[in-house]
Amino acid sequence: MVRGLLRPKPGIGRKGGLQSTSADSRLLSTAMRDTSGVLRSLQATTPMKFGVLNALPKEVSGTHDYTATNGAAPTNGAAPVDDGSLAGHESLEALLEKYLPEKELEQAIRVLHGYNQGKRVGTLPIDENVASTAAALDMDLKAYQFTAAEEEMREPRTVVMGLVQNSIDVPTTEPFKVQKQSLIDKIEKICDMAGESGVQILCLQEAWNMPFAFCTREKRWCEFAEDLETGASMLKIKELAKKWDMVIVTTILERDDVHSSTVWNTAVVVGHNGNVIGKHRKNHIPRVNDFNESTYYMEGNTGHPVFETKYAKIGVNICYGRHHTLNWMGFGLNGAEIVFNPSATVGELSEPMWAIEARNAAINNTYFVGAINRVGTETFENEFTSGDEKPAHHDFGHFYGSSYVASPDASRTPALARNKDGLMIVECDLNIIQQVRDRWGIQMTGRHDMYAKLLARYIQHDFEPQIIRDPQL
Ligand SMILES: NC(=O)NCCC(=O)O
Repeated sequence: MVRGLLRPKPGIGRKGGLQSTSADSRLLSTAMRDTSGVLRSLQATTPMKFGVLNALPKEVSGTHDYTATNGAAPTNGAAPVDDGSLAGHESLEALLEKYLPEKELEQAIRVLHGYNQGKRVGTLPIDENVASTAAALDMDLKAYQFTAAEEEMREPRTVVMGLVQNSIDVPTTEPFKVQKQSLIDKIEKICDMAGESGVQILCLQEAWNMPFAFCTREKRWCEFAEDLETGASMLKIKELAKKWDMVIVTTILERDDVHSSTVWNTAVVVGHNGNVIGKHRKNHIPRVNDFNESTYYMEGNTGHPVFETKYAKIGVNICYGRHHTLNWMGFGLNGAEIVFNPSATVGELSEPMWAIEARNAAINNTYFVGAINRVGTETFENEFTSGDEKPAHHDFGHFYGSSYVASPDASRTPALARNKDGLMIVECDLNIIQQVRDRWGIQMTGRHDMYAKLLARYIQHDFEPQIIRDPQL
């Protein structure tokens, strides 16, 4: 029996198995009966607890992003909602479920999310203790399963991954030590929930151990950078990885003392023994809206490493790198089976892209993608501008969560909530990667030689685009 997931699973040699006991079993059995892919019973209706919407006095915390209306508050119902929901719904799926009749909903989900092995991506039961912890923390907790076809020559190769999205808990005006410790404490609880649930590879969001303060351009936030062996959050993550026999991907600011105290945005892969397997530094640094990250760190210099862990070969494409097709391809060429995309992005900027990009990468590269986004609205004491002609403001806009997993067969899970901390547990059979490759042949038919030649020409300063002009123009 696999720890946490209430049924036997082939291919994963983990011990444990927790029993359902308390009043929450009613909730749990409702969730287990729910074939919609959403554990409805775990979706609390209380307002967001960790969103720090009120972290600063009202006069300081005004929300701001009225880009679409050139600075005026929208009057068409599209104004930002203070609780971070979609007009009162925690996700697009929750909204569709509320208004679509069953038959129509099925068709909408089939087209929007795709089918895995001929049906909707299945749900998995969740350990009762974990479910009640999630309810107590007002967290969104969802569990899904991607299956593959049975094969004659190979056993299934199931892996359980976990995605974590989290908000900050204390105002950004609190002492740095207090801010950081509050996040370490929160993530410890969530890692324990993941460990109890049998998660084998867990990925945290980008810069989870600090506010996403890069909008401010204030250099004092560099203090959150850590040494990858001895930093406070690294020590905790290493302890938790060992405790739960779990690989943990933690994306934080790295302080590189070997190279003159340089700061990097770095994903560290910590192995199941609590050892640092390796790191990947963010390849693409945004220069858009309030994402003033280039003030703090440079483009990474670690290429596209794939980390061979106890459970799977994984890569990490950090946030803005998801807009770069070849960045995704790099991890694929190096043999990744799962690529995580720990992110921090806001609704006004990228929400229409979010559901597409990770999925497109999973299809193009025939691997699983775990897309993780920060959640909550973070406000800062000193107002800032970003040279975009918007009035000075104190907040970044709403980080919309909505983390999900995309499969190489073009199906995906529903999203975690847009306005709550969340843990998503996803079991997948990695055999589907080869099955999809055999069927679709996307890698086999790639014209890498042709692309390589084009790129070799393109990077020359005197590159001439291959344009064939209509001679009649
Ligand atoms: N963290 C980060 O790179 N955000 C950039 C904005 C985006 O890519 O949506």
